[in-house]
Amino acid sequence: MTEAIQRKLNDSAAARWTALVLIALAMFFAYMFVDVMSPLQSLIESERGWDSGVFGTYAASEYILNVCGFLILAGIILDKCGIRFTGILSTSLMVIGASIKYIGVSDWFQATAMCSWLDSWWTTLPGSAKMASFGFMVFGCGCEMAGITVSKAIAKWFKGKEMALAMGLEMAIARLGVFAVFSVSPKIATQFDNSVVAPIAFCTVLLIIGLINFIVFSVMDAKLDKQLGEANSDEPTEEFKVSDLGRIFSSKMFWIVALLCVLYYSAIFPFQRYATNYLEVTLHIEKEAAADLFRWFPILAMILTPVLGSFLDHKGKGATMLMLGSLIMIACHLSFAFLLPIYPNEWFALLIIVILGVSFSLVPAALWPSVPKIIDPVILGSAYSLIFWIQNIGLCFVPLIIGMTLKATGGYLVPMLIFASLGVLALILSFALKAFDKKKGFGLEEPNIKE
Ligand SMILES: NCCCC[C@H](NC(=O)[C@@H](N)CCCCN)C(=O)O
Repeated sequence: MTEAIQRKLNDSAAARWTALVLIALAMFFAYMFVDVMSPLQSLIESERGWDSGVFGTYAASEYILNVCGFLILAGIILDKCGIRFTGILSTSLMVIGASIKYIGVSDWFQATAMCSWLDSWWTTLPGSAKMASFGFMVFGCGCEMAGITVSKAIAKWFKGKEMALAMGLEMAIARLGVFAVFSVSPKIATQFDNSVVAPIAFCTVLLIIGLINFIVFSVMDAKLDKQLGEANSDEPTEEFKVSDLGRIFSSKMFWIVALLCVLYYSAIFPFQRYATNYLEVTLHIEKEAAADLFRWFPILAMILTPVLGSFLDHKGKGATMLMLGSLIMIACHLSFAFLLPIYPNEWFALLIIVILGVSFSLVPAALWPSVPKIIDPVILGSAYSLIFWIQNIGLCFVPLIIGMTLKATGGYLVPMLIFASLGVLALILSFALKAFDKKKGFGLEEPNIKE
């Protein structure tokens, strides 16, 4: 009887996995929106006159406000106002940003006075790109804010339970979103008379469903707090202090993890943005065929990430997984740079893409659940937001650099070498991480669940 009274909502496997599905689906739709334009690069170039430089600026815009400090503010909001408020705020921001972007690329907007005005300054960037980039900026704030909120929510709901598996599954569902959008975006565009507007409209509607999901999750979360006997526990237990930022920044381990994160992810997400076009020009195939090939990249990551998360929960070896993942990524980008142009074969391309997917499982599965091992739980939300912030600096500038390099060199050799170099630096840091962990005993190689 006493046990029944003490049983909390997250002690029920069904309830906590339902909570995970709700918030993970919101991220699924968010990741779909992030890459909705990635397979349409050549179409937006012919439709709206966006060259690769413009596309790079647009891609970077997602992160600009975050880099300018919004993510730090997001961490403070999360720590001060809690998961429910921040979750609903962030998913709402995504809907608003997506709607602005939809307007920016719409046929209607191109004929407006505002578009003409936007066209009249910084003339290398068309009015449609300026408006879409502004929307993507707002969306990016919501998306990253939702990312840290989801991490904190999983840490709360899965504390002492299958945390790495849950984080792995959340990322797996997000990867499925990338697969889905690479599959449907070109098809929706073709279906609607080669329109870039239709896929964006479709994904905007999905984001509204994501917002509803977060509202439903908030109801569950409020119930959990009530059971915990902490009616106001969506309020943080500790007030956020600026000195907490100092504590995080002065941790050497934090810096190794944050730098490894920015270097690794800068060679993945910006690459993803250009991959369809790279395959189109390297294999001389249509955008649909290129997107069909590339969509397998997140699929393998989707299958392997939770498996590796579970492995980490039970066996450990987090630092080794980070090293292996970085090494595989270097090999893949070098193959894209040198081998695929010599042997332009779709099966060979698929092989490299799939192997890169293995790397993209190893690193995220090990990286995110390692953060609670090196950071005090009371400042975990701020730590995640600071790692995201540093990561976003790379995600913002690397697409710009890639776009400019592409424009200057007219080919993908140098961009691929840039990605490979980022991998080399990530590999060096993963060695440093393992050595430092061995010295200080953070337990990165230890399992999360002691059996
Ligand atoms: N609960 C989220 C864990 C992080 C997952 C990670 N995402 C990021 O690092 C984002 N900051 C960047 C997302 C880029 C697309 N907007 C991941 O592996 O996806």
